Amino acid sequence: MTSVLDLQAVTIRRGTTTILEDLSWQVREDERWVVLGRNGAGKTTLLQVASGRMHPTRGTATLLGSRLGATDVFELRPRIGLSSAALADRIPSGETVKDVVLTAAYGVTGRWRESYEELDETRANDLLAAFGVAHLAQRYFGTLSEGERKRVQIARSLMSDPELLLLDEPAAGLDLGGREELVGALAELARDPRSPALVLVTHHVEEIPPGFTHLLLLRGGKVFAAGPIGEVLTAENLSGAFDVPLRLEHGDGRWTAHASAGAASRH
Ligand SMILES: Nc1ncnc2c1ncn2[C@@H]1O[C@H](COP(=O)(O)OP(=O)(O)OP(=O)(O)O)[C@@H](O)[C@H]1O
Repeated sequence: MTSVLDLQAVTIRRGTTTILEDLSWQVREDERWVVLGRNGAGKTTLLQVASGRMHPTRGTATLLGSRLGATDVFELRPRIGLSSAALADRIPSGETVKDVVLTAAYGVTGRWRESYEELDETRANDLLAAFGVAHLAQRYFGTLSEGERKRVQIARSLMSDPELLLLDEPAAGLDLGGREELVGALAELARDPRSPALVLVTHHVEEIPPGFTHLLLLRGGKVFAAGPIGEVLTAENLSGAFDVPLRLEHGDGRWTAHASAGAASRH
């Protein structure tokens, strides 16, 4: 199975700060990865590299077979879907939900004189339906609830039929019902063999959808542990990555974690 993402000894430095250090990681096309780590561990920076938006200071990043630095990133970017709060903020609030999804076919936000094929319209409608937001197609993006926005954003990131889909904290800000609906939609995406390779960044094991196959634990910009989720997601690894003694439970394809009784606070 070919790698859609291949990072070799990637280091990212900004001034005197090392954000990612000597990080090696491969994602294959049939894999569904979760990236977990405490605040500041480097998760968002990692997605910036994985989406071709940031070049390594040292090391190599190969995305969809093309090495960053030796390839046209503008050709590459439509082939990699990214959904993040920062990108959502750039969506004009006066744009209709339908256009938010449609414009992704052209890698832009804000509808501006592009003409759309009927095929694009059908695909946008199908994606909105798949994420349970087809009834909102004519609403303005700015009038949606947080949960509705997240689902529209994921539909948007799938519009260009990417080979790799990166989701940065898609459940952040959702209430319990909204989170569970999103986890259900992502579980379906994970199960569908036609789906692209998936990478989901989160802080919470409760947000890991069933069907995700691999886990990367980041700590201080380095790989703390990585591999098949059943092997890597242990109380010991999680406690080490988050610097707090944690208990971990697993049932019905889902995980929960909480601090061990009497655990000292982390530093
Ligand atoms: N341009 C920059 N210059 C200096 N430090 C930076 C820069 N960008 C990010 N950092 C630092 O790098 C570290 C990793 O940031 P990043 O946003 O990747 O972490 P994260 O794991 O996504 O965090 P969170 O869970 O809080 O979203 C943080 O300590 C951050 O302050």
